Amino acid sequence: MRYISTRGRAPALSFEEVTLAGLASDGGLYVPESWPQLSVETLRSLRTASYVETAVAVMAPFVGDALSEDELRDLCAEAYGRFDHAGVTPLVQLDHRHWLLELFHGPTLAFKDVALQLLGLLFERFLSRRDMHVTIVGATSGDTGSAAIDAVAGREKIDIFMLHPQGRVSDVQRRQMTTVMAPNVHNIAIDGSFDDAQALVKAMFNDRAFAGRHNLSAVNSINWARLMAQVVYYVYAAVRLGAPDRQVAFSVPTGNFGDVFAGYVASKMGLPVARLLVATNVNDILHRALSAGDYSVGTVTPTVAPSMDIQVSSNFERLLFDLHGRDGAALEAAMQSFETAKTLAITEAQRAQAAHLFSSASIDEDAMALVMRWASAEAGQVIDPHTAIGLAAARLSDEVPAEVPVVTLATAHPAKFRDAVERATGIRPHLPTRVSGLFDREERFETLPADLKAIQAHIDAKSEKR
Ligand SMILES: Cc1ncc(COP(=O)(O)O)c(C=O)c1O
Ligand SMILES: N[C@@H](CCOP(=O)(O)O)C(=O)O
Repeated sequence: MRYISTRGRAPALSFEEVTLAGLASDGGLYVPESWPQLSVETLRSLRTASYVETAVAVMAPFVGDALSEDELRDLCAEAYGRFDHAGVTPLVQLDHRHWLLELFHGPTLAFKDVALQLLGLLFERFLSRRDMHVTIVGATSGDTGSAAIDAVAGREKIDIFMLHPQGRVSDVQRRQMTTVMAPNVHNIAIDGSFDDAQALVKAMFNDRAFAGRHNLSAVNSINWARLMAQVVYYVYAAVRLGAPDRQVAFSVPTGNFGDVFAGYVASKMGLPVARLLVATNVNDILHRALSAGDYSVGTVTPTVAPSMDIQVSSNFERLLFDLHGRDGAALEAAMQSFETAKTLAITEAQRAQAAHLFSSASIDEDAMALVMRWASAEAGQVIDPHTAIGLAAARLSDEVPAEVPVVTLATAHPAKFRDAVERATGIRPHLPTRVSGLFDREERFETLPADLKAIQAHIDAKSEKR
């Protein structure tokens, strides 16, 4: 499989190259040049397959000859062996049509572990093959940072610099990052929003001299391998609910459009996805884009679902690439004008094309709290605020036929957001033992302004010392 940039000018890369590259050299994002297909027979055979076998079947065509099937299986077994549930991503039934897909059984209690535990191992394999060192720069609104740090802490050929918006992540999320004392882990709290952090990361990639000097790599969902690993759980869940002989809908709490884009990829591969519900909090740029064609950046409002406090959704560019007929030049022009004008026109034809699969909803804090109480009272499930936004959108939607099961992606363990959960439900979730002790440990991070030069100088200085 070869990978091409959404902006059409960067060279096509192999899977190994694209995993190490992060952002394309023309500022675009890499996507596969075609969508591999999962046949009806393959999907039926996966109904009884383990998570690891499902992962191999879904990912092998994307990985190509970068790894043999046995090597891929071994890496998946190692990555998913670290999850505390035998099913890795179990389904939980809420009522006659609503299900939760629990994605938080990994080491840092959020869905990011599913991809990042594997990505850490892929990095290690590819870097030792090349005897090469990389510097990962990442931006997080809380969960990517902790999952990425857990996946790469102590790895010799990697340094990681993780930017988070100061004061805008939960205390558990922050401590999961800042209490890791491995010498290759460098946390930076920036004075700004997640969007500022993400823009700084992209600017570092676009500074070719800086990117070359440090061999920059990415762990955010700009990295294709992240999304590839997330496709697996859509397939794993859908076949258990009857696919390919029955359609399934998914409701996805959305910020950077990575998780829901993985659902789009699953559908492109032949999974019968009836609908993808894009659920946002009040930071609703994606809802406005999909429902009214209005993709214009507003100010970020801090909410109790902080991981979704995002306006500029990186992976929306990947969908826009398809909506522009995979015309890289046309998309590059559109993205350049978006970068300056902070607004991008989505034509009615493009919006209608997206609407074949995507619906959207913006959920405010009252609706979120209401559904948290419903899940607890009616189904005995304590859910986190992000999951609640997905579930509220699922329960409000009238666009999914009644006979189609609706799976809400449960993207984080409620204990990561225990203050918000307690406020909404009166229940304070316990921290699972795998993260206990978090509040007894020392924290280490730098605080810097959201300024490219200051952050680059910090990375230069730290790298010099290492
Ligand atoms: C708990 C949680 N839910 C949902 C999301 C949104 O996912 P995405 O950014 O892939 O749309 C995030 C952050 O990415 C998250 O951490
Ligand atoms: N919500 C994310 C934001 C970064 O998204 P990513 O999927 O691009 O890594 C987070 O928790 O950090």
